[in-house]
Amino acid sequence: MKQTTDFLKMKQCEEKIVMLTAYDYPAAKQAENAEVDMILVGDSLGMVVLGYDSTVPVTMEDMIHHGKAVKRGAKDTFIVIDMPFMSYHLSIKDTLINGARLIQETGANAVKLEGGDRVAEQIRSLTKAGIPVVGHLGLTPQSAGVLGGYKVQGKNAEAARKLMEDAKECEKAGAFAVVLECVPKQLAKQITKELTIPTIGIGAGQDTDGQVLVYHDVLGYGVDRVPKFVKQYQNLNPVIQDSLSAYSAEVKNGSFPEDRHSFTMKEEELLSLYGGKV
Ligand SMILES: Nc1nc(=O)c2c([nH]1)NC[C@@H]1CN(c3ccc(C(=O)N[C@@H](CCC(=O)O)C(=O)O)cc3)CN21
Ligand SMILES: CC(C)C(=O)C(=O)O
Ligand SMILES: [Mg+2]
Repeated sequence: MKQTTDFLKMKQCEEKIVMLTAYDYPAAKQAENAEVDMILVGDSLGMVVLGYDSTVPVTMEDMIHHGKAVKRGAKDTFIVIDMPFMSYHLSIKDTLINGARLIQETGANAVKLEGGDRVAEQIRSLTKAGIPVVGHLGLTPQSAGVLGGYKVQGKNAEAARKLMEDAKECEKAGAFAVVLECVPKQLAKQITKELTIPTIGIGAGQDTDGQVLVYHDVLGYGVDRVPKFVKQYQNLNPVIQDSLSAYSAEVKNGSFPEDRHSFTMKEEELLSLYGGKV
């Protein structure tokens, strides 16, 4: 399995880092088979598989439940797990307790938390305690309420300067990588150039050190609208919908199950059971 230092080497060698989310056992197994470098147990699971309209309702218990399933499917892939809303804001003590639970109870290798300067102390404390940390800047969905929705960040010079400072804060605080979500490609390129640690982009252009996408978005498997930055490599939803509708219709009209889907008893057993009265 890769280590945090391997990701730094990949940046230095200009070898792209592939990250994909997974929320359950089969997805994790498929991600591992696809040789992704890192799996993210993202709190996006709240929206994608739990049906909430933001990531805010996601709890520590939700993350641990899904994280354990992912680890069972991908024992040999580096796993990053999101710290959910408010699990790293109350105090450093709470941050450490929650970070430790995510790592110890799921077997994940690192935690990710949203914010730069405002969470530098948390990044420092987790790292000092031995928990590898990934930063997350730009569109930080847990603060969409404050940002005014899911909007591209760092579009003007002042916001871009602040984002660059936040990225440097993450690095200084000890993060071993940083996710850049929905930032202009020119800014993502510049941040990537000025940081020593790798950047992983989502809606941040071609010049980051790696890319991350949501599993269901890649497969066209989700049931909601996908953001502009997504490339859908498949359109599974209609395939699944048609298959389920066919199953439903066949049970209703009696064409499923067929004989080949059934089990039989030997004639002599039937005779002794019913005494030949069948
Ligand atoms: N399925 C899914 N994929 C994701 O990538 C994802 C989630 N869910 N949930 C958690 C966050 C939320 N994300 C989002 C959600 C919406 C947009 C969005 O609608 N963006 C607009 C851009 C708006 C602008 O121009 O400022 C878009 O058109 O893509 C972006 C990121 C990314 N994450
Ligand atoms: C979109 C990625 C970066 C994420 O944080 C998530 O899936 O929760
Ligand atoms: Mg997230």
